[in-house]
Amino acid sequence: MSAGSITKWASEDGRFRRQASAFRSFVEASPDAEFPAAAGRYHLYVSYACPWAHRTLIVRKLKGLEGVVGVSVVHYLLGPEGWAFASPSEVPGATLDDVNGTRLLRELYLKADPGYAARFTVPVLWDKERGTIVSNESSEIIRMFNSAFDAFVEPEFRGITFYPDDLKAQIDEVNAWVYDTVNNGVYKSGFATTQAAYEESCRALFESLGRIEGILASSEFLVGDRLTEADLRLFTTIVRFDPVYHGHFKCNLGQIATDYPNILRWAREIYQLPGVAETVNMEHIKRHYYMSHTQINPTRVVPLGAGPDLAHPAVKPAGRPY
Ligand SMILES: N[C@@H](CCC(=O)N[C@@H](CS)C(=O)NCC(=O)O)C(=O)O
Repeated sequence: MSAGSITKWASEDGRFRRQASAFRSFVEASPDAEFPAAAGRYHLYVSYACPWAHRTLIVRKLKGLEGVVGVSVVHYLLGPEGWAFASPSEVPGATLDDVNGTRLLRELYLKADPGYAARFTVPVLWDKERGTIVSNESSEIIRMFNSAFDAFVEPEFRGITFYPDDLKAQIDEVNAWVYDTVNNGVYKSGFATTQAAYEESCRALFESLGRIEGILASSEFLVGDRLTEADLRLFTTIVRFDPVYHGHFKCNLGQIATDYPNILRWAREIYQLPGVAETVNMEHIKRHYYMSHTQINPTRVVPLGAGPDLAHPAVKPAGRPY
């Protein structure tokens, strides 16, 4: 991919289309698997800015995998060379690549496949033993974290599942429309280069937010009154909504803080789960979007607002059935 194409997000017809991930293997619990689960063997590369990478960080925390799967964090800026590593003294929160010693994320992709010619995205799950990428698809990395490593976590984390058998069908159903209209919907709104493409995505996004607000008015979580991956996948978009998507991506038919009290209550509950708050780095989030997408924000000025205070107690409205 040429350096210039890094800022060309929309297709010729003005619509943003997210490419399919290329590395789609799975770490599995079985010792005979192609990529067997083990402590210390796999390494996660993320950006704190990226909502897809953010999912993997949250599940890593909630499943107690911190001592089992290491993490490296890129610089918040997505520049002409793609994601780059930086020392924490240069960029607080970022890290160098202590596992492979690379300067740029793209070097990992080319190590894994010298002929790789697609986008160099985070997250990346790296196998240190075979020196290759297991997966660059966040929805599948969270499934691996959910179940494959149970033999290596502390007892209290074993058996915790965000994708329980009895709710799989419902979770898949919610994930499908939330992905298309919300997680990816904000990008389709923000990267659209025609009025029609923007309006279509923005309206579908707010229709879905209304639907979610309705679900959360009578249920504590999105599916089956239990915290599932459907919640965690939505949460990373909601955290970014008011401070970034509302302004930068023109998703401005409403705001979480003022127009969606049930979504706000739910977001606070998730934010306040042990370990989740430390996965939210609002400086990386804001600077990434406002400073990387110069076709949208040429001045690179970063707005002051950081969205609603998610550390505030989650107030459950009186008379709710949950
Ligand atoms: N399908 C991927 C999407 C990941 C993705 O699009 N990541 C973005 C950051 S939010 C990225 O790294 N983009 C860099 C680029 O496209 O050059 C997943 O969910 O893991």
